[in-house]
Amino acid sequence: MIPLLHDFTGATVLVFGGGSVGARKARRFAREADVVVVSPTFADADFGGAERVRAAPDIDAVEEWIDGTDPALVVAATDDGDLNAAIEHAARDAGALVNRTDEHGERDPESVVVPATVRDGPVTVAISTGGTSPALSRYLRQRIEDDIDGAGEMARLTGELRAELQADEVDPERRRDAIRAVVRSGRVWKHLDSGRTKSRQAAEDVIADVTGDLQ
Ligand SMILES: C[C@@]1(CC(=O)O)c2cc3[nH]c(cc4nc(cc5[nH]c(cc(n2)[C@H]1CCC(=O)O)[C@@](C)(CC(=O)O)[C@@H]5CCC(=O)O)C(CC(=O)O)=C4CCC(=O)O)c(CCC(=O)O)c3CC(=O)O
Ligand SMILES: NC(=O)C1=CN([C@@H]2O[C@H](COP(=O)(O)OP(=O)(O)OC[C@H]3O[C@@H](n4cnc5c(N)ncnc54)[C@H](O)[C@@H]3O)[C@@H](O)[C@H]2O)C=CC1
Repeated sequence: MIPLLHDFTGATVLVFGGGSVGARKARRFAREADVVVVSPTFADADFGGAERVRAAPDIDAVEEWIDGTDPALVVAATDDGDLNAAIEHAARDAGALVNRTDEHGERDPESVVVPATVRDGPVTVAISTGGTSPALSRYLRQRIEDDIDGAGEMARLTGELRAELQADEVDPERRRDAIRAVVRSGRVWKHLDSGRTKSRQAAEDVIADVTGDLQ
């Protein structure tokens, strides 16, 4: 299994099952997608603002729900294994991705696993155990959370600097060395908390050291 980032903006995610797992997946995708959760009952949980539809489709009705919502991803999170299997098949027939929440290990094509995720601004770290041990993914996510503190601001700063170096037509090798030096600079990391002017100045000093005076 190979991780990729998928932009769900404007896409629909259809979740079957309104238990705690359906709620967690709904919250996850609702930050970007339009999420619809179909279930006869809903847990007392945060569904991330997803639309909730009270219904209990049987195996034969699953296809109709998928056709009616045209989802990019279908999540099978009911407590009925046969129904989840039917949801997986119908999603694949419709050309949608599918997330089986009641299975572990390797997947069939188009069947995706949801990783544990840590975010800081545009920076995303996704952890998966290849579907082997979700509890370990969760634990590693908790450990990594503090380590990436500031990474979002570092991404913003270096994104800005590399655009400027490109605009100044600094040759690609020197540009690469300069940006690499900034992301490795303890001084820049330290100043990320003290505001944009200070961190930017620290980064410019690092770049000047690497490239000779660019200014
Ligand atoms: C294969 C996968 C499919 C998928 O859902 O995509 C899957 C499957 C299953 N999970 C089960 C159980 C648990 N899942 C969690 C937690 C998370 N599960 C997530 C993902 C995945 N779970 C995918 C693999 C990811 C990978 O590659 O590592 C996370 C990372 C992401 C998310 O869901 O948002 C999220 C942590 C988020 C976070 O905290 O950051 C906990 C921990 C807890 O609750 O404390 C437990 C209880 C402990 C345990 O059993 O391990 C069961 C057994 C159910 C049963 O026994 O009935 C199955 C089915 C089976 O194993 O057959
Ligand atoms: N992937 C993961 O992270 C985890 C997966 N699981 C697995 O996920 C599944 C769901 O777990 P929970 O949310 O804890 O179970 P749950 O029993 O709390 O929720 C199941 C939901 O499915 C709904 N449902 C039943 N028939 C339905 C139908 N015909 N159509 C739509 N919805 C229907 C129920 O009303 C209920 O809301 C289980 O199979 C469990 O083994 C459990 C823990 C973690």
